[in-house]
Amino acid sequence: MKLVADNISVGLEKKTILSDVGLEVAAGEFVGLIGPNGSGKSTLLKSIYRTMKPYAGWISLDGDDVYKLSAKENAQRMAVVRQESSIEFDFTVMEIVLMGRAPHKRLFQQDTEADHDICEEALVRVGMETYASRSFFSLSGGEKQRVLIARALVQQAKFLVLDEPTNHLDVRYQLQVMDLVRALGITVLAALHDLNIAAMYCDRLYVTKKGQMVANGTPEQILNPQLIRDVFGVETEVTTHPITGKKHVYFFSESCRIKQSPQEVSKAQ
Ligand SMILES: Nc1ncnc2c1ncn2[C@@H]1O[C@H](COP(=O)(O)OP(=O)(O)OP(=O)(O)O)[C@@H](O)[C@H]1O
Repeated sequence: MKLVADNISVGLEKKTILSDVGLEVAAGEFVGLIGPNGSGKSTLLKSIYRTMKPYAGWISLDGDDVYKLSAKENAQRMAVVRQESSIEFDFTVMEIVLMGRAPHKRLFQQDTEADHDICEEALVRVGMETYASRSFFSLSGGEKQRVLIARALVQQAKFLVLDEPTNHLDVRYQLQVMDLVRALGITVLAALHDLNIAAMYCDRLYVTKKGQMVANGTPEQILNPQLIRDVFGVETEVTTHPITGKKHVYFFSESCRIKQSPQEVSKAQ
Protein backbone atom coordinates (compact mmCIF):
# COMPACT_ATOMS: atom_id res chain seq x y z
CA MET A 1 0.00 0.00 0.00
CA LYS A 2 1.52 3.30 -1.09
CA LEU A 3 0.90 6.59 0.71
CA VAL A 4 1.28 9.95 -0.98
CA ALA A 5 0.75 13.25 0.86
CA ASP A 6 1.06 16.03 -1.66
CA ASN A 7 1.43 19.76 -0.82
CA ILE A 8 -0.44 19.45 2.47
CA SER A 9 -1.30 22.55 4.48
CA VAL A 10 -3.09 22.13 7.79
CA GLY A 11 -4.36 24.84 10.10
CA LEU A 12 -6.74 25.72 12.87
CA GLU A 13 -8.77 28.88 12.52
CA LYS A 14 -6.14 31.47 11.58
CA LYS A 15 -3.07 29.45 12.59
CA THR A 16 -1.21 27.42 9.97
CA ILE A 17 0.42 24.39 11.56
CA LEU A 18 1.79 22.65 8.47
CA SER A 19 2.63 24.49 5.34
CA ASP A 20 2.96 22.84 1.93
CA VAL A 21 4.35 19.55 3.17
CA GLY A 22 4.91 16.49 1.00
CA LEU A 23 5.73 12.90 1.89
CA GLU A 24 5.66 9.50 0.20
CA VAL A 25 5.87 6.02 1.64
CA ALA A 26 6.33 3.25 -0.92
CA ALA A 27 4.62 -0.13 -0.48
CA GLY A 28 6.47 -2.10 2.20
CA GLU A 29 8.67 0.83 3.18
CA PHE A 30 9.33 1.80 6.83
CA VAL A 31 9.50 5.58 7.00
CA GLY A 32 10.24 7.64 10.11
CA LEU A 33 9.14 11.19 10.82
CA ILE A 34 11.52 13.08 13.09
CA GLY A 35 11.61 16.67 14.33
CA PRO A 36 11.53 18.75 17.51
CA ASN A 37 8.52 19.08 19.82
CA GLY A 38 5.78 21.11 18.20
CA SER A 39 7.25 20.84 14.69
CA GLY A 40 4.10 19.23 13.25
CA LYS A 41 4.74 15.46 13.24
CA SER A 42 1.48 14.50 14.98
CA THR A 43 -0.46 17.02 12.91
CA LEU A 44 0.83 15.46 9.71
CA LEU A 45 -0.07 11.98 10.96
CA LYS A 46 -3.52 13.24 12.05
CA SER A 47 -4.14 14.66 8.60
CA ILE A 48 -3.21 11.26 7.14
CA TYR A 49 -5.47 9.31 9.50
CA ARG A 50 -8.28 11.80 8.92
CA THR A 51 -8.48 13.60 12.25
CA MET A 52 -7.30 17.00 10.92
CA LYS A 53 -8.36 17.63 7.35
CA PRO A 54 -5.84 19.66 5.35
CA TYR A 55 -7.15 22.89 3.83
CA ALA A 56 -4.90 22.37 0.84
CA GLY A 57 -3.24 19.39 -0.86
CA TRP A 58 -4.32 15.80 -1.01
CA ILE A 59 -3.53 12.46 0.61
CA SER A 60 -3.92 9.14 -1.17
CA LEU A 61 -3.53 5.45 -0.41
CA ASP A 62 -2.82 3.40 -3.52
CA GLY A 63 -4.14 6.34 -5.54
CA ASP A 64 -7.45 6.77 -3.65
CA ASP A 65 -8.12 10.02 -1.79
CA VAL A 66 -8.27 8.95 1.90
CA TYR A 67 -10.96 11.55 2.60
CA LYS A 68 -13.25 9.90 0.05
CA LEU A 69 -13.02 6.39 1.51
CA SER A 70 -15.75 5.17 3.87
CA ALA A 71 -14.71 4.77 7.52
CA LYS A 72 -14.74 0.99 7.09
CA GLU A 73 -12.71 1.01 3.87
CA ASN A 74 -10.22 3.33 5.49
CA ALA A 75 -9.89 1.12 8.60
CA GLN A 76 -9.31 -1.94 6.42
CA ARG A 77 -6.37 -0.16 4.80
CA MET A 78 -4.93 1.88 7.66
CA ALA A 79 -4.32 1.07 11.34
CA VAL A 80 -3.25 3.78 13.77
CA VAL A 81 -1.53 3.80 17.14
CA ARG A 82 -2.01 7.32 18.48
CA GLN A 83 0.11 9.19 20.99
CA GLU A 84 -2.65 9.42 23.59
CA SER A 85 -5.04 6.55 24.04
CA SER A 86 -8.60 7.55 23.21
CA ILE A 87 -10.09 4.83 25.45
CA GLU A 88 -12.63 6.56 27.69
CA PHE A 89 -14.42 3.64 29.34
CA ASP A 90 -12.82 0.74 31.07
CA PHE A 91 -12.66 -2.48 29.09
CA THR A 92 -10.65 -5.65 29.52
CA VAL A 93 -7.48 -6.01 27.48
CA MET A 94 -9.14 -8.66 25.28
CA GLU A 95 -12.14 -6.38 24.63
CA ILE A 96 -9.83 -3.57 23.57
CA VAL A 97 -7.92 -5.82 21.17
CA LEU A 98 -11.15 -7.27 19.75
CA MET A 99 -12.18 -3.71 18.77
CA GLY A 100 -9.47 -3.93 16.12
CA ARG A 101 -11.49 -6.64 14.36
CA ALA A 102 -14.47 -4.28 13.75
CA PRO A 103 -13.50 -3.27 10.17
CA HIS A 104 -13.75 -6.94 9.19
CA LYS A 105 -17.32 -7.37 10.48
CA ARG A 106 -20.85 -6.40 9.69
CA LEU A 107 -22.70 -4.10 12.10
CA PHE A 108 -23.47 -5.93 15.40
CA GLN A 109 -21.82 -9.14 14.14
CA GLN A 110 -20.59 -11.20 17.12
CA ASP A 111 -16.89 -11.92 17.67
CA THR A 112 -15.99 -15.36 16.38
CA GLU A 113 -13.54 -17.95 17.68
CA ALA A 114 -11.23 -16.94 14.83
CA ASP A 115 -11.35 -13.31 16.05
CA HIS A 116 -10.36 -14.47 19.55
CA ASP A 117 -7.50 -16.57 18.13
CA ILE A 118 -6.19 -13.62 16.11
CA CYS A 119 -6.33 -11.39 19.21
CA GLU A 120 -4.63 -13.95 21.43
CA GLU A 121 -1.83 -14.30 18.89
CA ALA A 122 -1.40 -10.50 18.79
CA LEU A 123 -1.25 -10.37 22.59
CA VAL A 124 1.49 -13.03 22.53
CA ARG A 125 3.42 -10.93 19.99
CA VAL A 126 3.44 -7.91 22.30
CA GLY A 127 4.09 -10.02 25.43
CA MET A 128 0.66 -9.29 26.97
CA GLU A 129 -1.04 -12.71 26.71
CA THR A 130 -1.38 -13.13 30.47
CA TYR A 131 -3.22 -9.78 30.75
CA ALA A 132 -6.26 -10.64 28.57
CA SER A 133 -8.83 -10.32 31.37
CA ARG A 134 -7.17 -7.35 33.14
CA SER A 135 -8.84 -3.94 33.15
CA PHE A 136 -7.18 -1.67 30.57
CA PHE A 137 -7.19 1.26 33.01
CA SER A 138 -5.18 -0.75 35.55
CA LEU A 139 -2.22 -1.17 33.16
CA SER A 140 1.01 0.84 33.22
CA GLY A 141 1.71 3.27 30.37
CA GLY A 142 3.97 0.78 28.58
CA GLU A 143 1.50 -2.09 28.99
CA LYS A 144 -1.30 0.07 27.56
CA GLN A 145 0.90 0.96 24.62
CA ARG A 146 1.57 -2.72 23.87
CA VAL A 147 -2.17 -3.52 24.01
CA LEU A 148 -2.92 -0.67 21.57
CA ILE A 149 -0.25 -2.03 19.24
CA ALA A 150 -1.92 -5.48 19.46
CA ARG A 151 -5.25 -3.82 18.57
CA ALA A 152 -3.63 -2.25 15.50
CA LEU A 153 -2.09 -5.60 14.48
CA VAL A 154 -5.42 -7.47 14.51
CA GLN A 155 -6.85 -4.88 12.14
CA GLN A 156 -4.58 -6.57 9.54
CA ALA A 157 -4.27 -3.32 7.58
CA LYS A 158 -1.52 -2.95 5.00
CA PHE A 159 -0.57 0.53 6.18
CA LEU A 160 0.34 1.30 9.79
CA VAL A 161 0.64 4.79 11.28
CA LEU A 162 2.42 5.05 14.61
CA ASP A 163 2.76 8.23 16.66
CA GLU A 164 5.73 7.73 18.96
CA PRO A 165 5.18 3.98 19.37
CA THR A 166 8.08 3.52 21.78
CA ASN A 167 6.89 6.23 24.17
CA HIS A 168 6.48 4.70 27.67
CA LEU A 169 8.26 1.49 26.68
CA ASP A 170 11.36 0.22 28.44
CA VAL A 171 14.41 -0.54 26.30
CA ARG A 172 13.55 -4.18 25.75
CA TYR A 173 10.01 -3.44 24.57
CA GLN A 174 11.16 -0.51 22.43
CA LEU A 175 13.26 -2.93 20.42
CA GLN A 176 10.67 -5.70 20.53
CA VAL A 177 7.87 -3.45 19.25
CA MET A 178 10.04 -2.04 16.48
CA ASP A 179 11.21 -5.57 15.53
CA LEU A 180 7.67 -6.85 15.34
CA VAL A 181 6.41 -3.86 13.35
CA ARG A 182 9.23 -4.24 10.85
CA ALA A 183 8.67 -8.02 10.61
CA LEU A 184 5.08 -7.35 9.44
CA GLY A 185 6.58 -6.24 6.13
CA ILE A 186 3.77 -3.73 5.60
CA THR A 187 3.97 -0.01 4.83
CA VAL A 188 4.79 1.94 8.00
CA LEU A 189 4.94 5.64 8.84
CA ALA A 190 6.10 6.35 12.40
CA ALA A 191 6.81 9.59 14.27
CA LEU A 192 9.88 8.88 16.37
CA HIS A 193 11.83 10.87 18.94
CA ASP A 194 14.73 8.49 19.35
CA LEU A 195 17.11 9.14 16.47
CA ASN A 196 19.02 5.92 17.11
CA ILE A 197 15.84 3.84 16.93
CA ALA A 198 14.96 5.75 13.73
CA ALA A 199 18.42 5.00 12.29
CA MET A 200 18.18 1.32 13.17
CA TYR A 201 14.74 0.60 11.76
CA CYS A 202 13.79 3.14 9.11
CA ASP A 203 14.46 2.86 5.38
CA ARG A 204 14.02 6.62 5.05
CA LEU A 205 13.42 9.60 7.30
CA TYR A 206 11.51 12.87 6.87
CA VAL A 207 12.43 15.82 9.07
CA THR A 208 9.92 18.47 10.19
CA LYS A 209 10.80 21.86 11.63
CA LYS A 210 8.34 24.68 12.40
CA GLY A 211 5.61 23.15 10.27
CA GLN A 212 7.77 22.54 7.23
CA MET A 213 9.56 19.54 5.77
CA VAL A 214 13.23 20.43 5.85
CA ALA A 215 14.94 17.18 4.77
CA ASN A 216 14.36 13.63 3.72
CA GLY A 217 16.56 10.72 2.81
CA THR A 218 18.05 7.55 4.22
CA PRO A 219 19.34 7.74 7.81
CA GLU A 220 22.86 7.52 6.33
CA GLN A 221 22.19 10.56 4.15
CA ILE A 222 20.62 12.84 6.69
CA LEU A 223 21.73 11.98 10.21
CA ASN A 224 24.76 14.23 10.62
CA PRO A 225 25.84 16.77 13.26
CA GLN A 226 25.01 19.75 11.01
CA LEU A 227 21.40 18.72 10.37
CA ILE A 228 20.84 17.71 13.99
CA ARG A 229 22.24 21.08 15.15
CA ASP A 230 20.08 23.01 12.67
CA VAL A 231 16.90 21.12 13.50
CA PHE A 232 17.21 20.22 17.18
CA GLY A 233 19.81 22.77 18.34
CA VAL A 234 22.03 20.18 20.01
CA GLU A 235 25.60 19.03 19.53
CA THR A 236 26.34 15.46 18.56
CA GLU A 237 28.94 13.02 17.40
CA VAL A 238 27.61 10.68 14.73
CA THR A 239 29.37 7.39 14.10
CA THR A 240 28.57 3.97 12.67
CA HIS A 241 27.30 1.48 15.21
CA PRO A 242 29.81 -1.39 15.36
CA ILE A 243 27.15 -4.10 15.60
CA THR A 244 24.29 -2.86 13.44
CA GLY A 245 26.34 -0.92 10.88
CA LYS A 246 23.73 1.87 11.18
CA LYS A 247 24.27 5.51 12.07
CA HIS A 248 24.56 6.10 15.81
CA VAL A 249 24.11 9.53 17.37
CA TYR A 250 25.90 10.50 20.57
CA PHE A 251 24.36 13.58 22.17
CA PHE A 252 26.26 15.79 24.54
CA SER A 253 25.90 19.01 26.44
CA GLU A 254 28.93 21.24 26.87
CA SER A 255 28.31 21.12 30.62
CA CYS A 256 28.95 17.38 30.55
CA ARG A 257 32.24 17.45 28.64
CA ILE A 258 35.10 15.62 30.35
CA LYS A 259 36.97 18.31 32.25
CA GLN A 260 40.57 18.52 31.08
CA SER A 261 43.41 19.81 33.22
CA PRO A 262 45.34 22.86 31.83
CA GLN A 263 48.26 20.46 31.08
CA GLU A 264 46.03 18.18 29.02
CA VAL A 265 44.56 21.14 27.15
CA SER A 266 48.00 22.50 26.21
CA LYS A 267 49.16 18.98 25.25
CA ALA A 268 46.15 18.61 22.95
CA GLN A 269 46.87 21.97 21.26
N1 LIG B 1 -5.67 21.52 18.53
C1 LIG B 1 -4.70 22.43 18.50
N2 LIG B 1 -4.91 23.73 18.84
C2 LIG B 1 -3.92 24.64 18.79
N3 LIG B 1 -2.66 24.36 18.40
C3 LIG B 1 -2.39 23.09 18.05
C4 LIG B 1 -3.37 22.06 18.06
N4 LIG B 1 -2.81 20.91 17.65
C5 LIG B 1 -1.51 21.21 17.39
N5 LIG B 1 -1.26 22.51 17.64
C6 LIG B 1 0.03 23.19 17.53
O1 LIG B 1 0.63 22.81 16.30
C7 LIG B 1 2.03 22.65 16.46
C8 LIG B 1 2.46 21.27 16.00
O2 LIG B 1 1.97 20.32 16.95
P1 LIG B 1 2.22 18.76 16.77
O3 LIG B 1 1.51 18.07 17.89
O4 LIG B 1 1.87 18.38 15.39
O5 LIG B 1 3.79 18.68 16.96
P2 LIG B 1 4.74 17.40 17.15
O6 LIG B 1 5.89 17.59 16.23
O7 LIG B 1 3.96 16.14 17.03
O8 LIG B 1 5.21 17.62 18.65
P3 LIG B 1 5.65 16.56 19.81
O9 LIG B 1 7.01 16.05 19.43
O10 LIG B 1 5.73 17.45 21.02
O11 LIG B 1 4.61 15.50 19.91
C9 LIG B 1 2.35 22.95 17.92
O12 LIG B 1 2.77 24.28 18.03
C10 LIG B 1 1.01 22.74 18.60
O13 LIG B 1 0.89 23.54 19.76
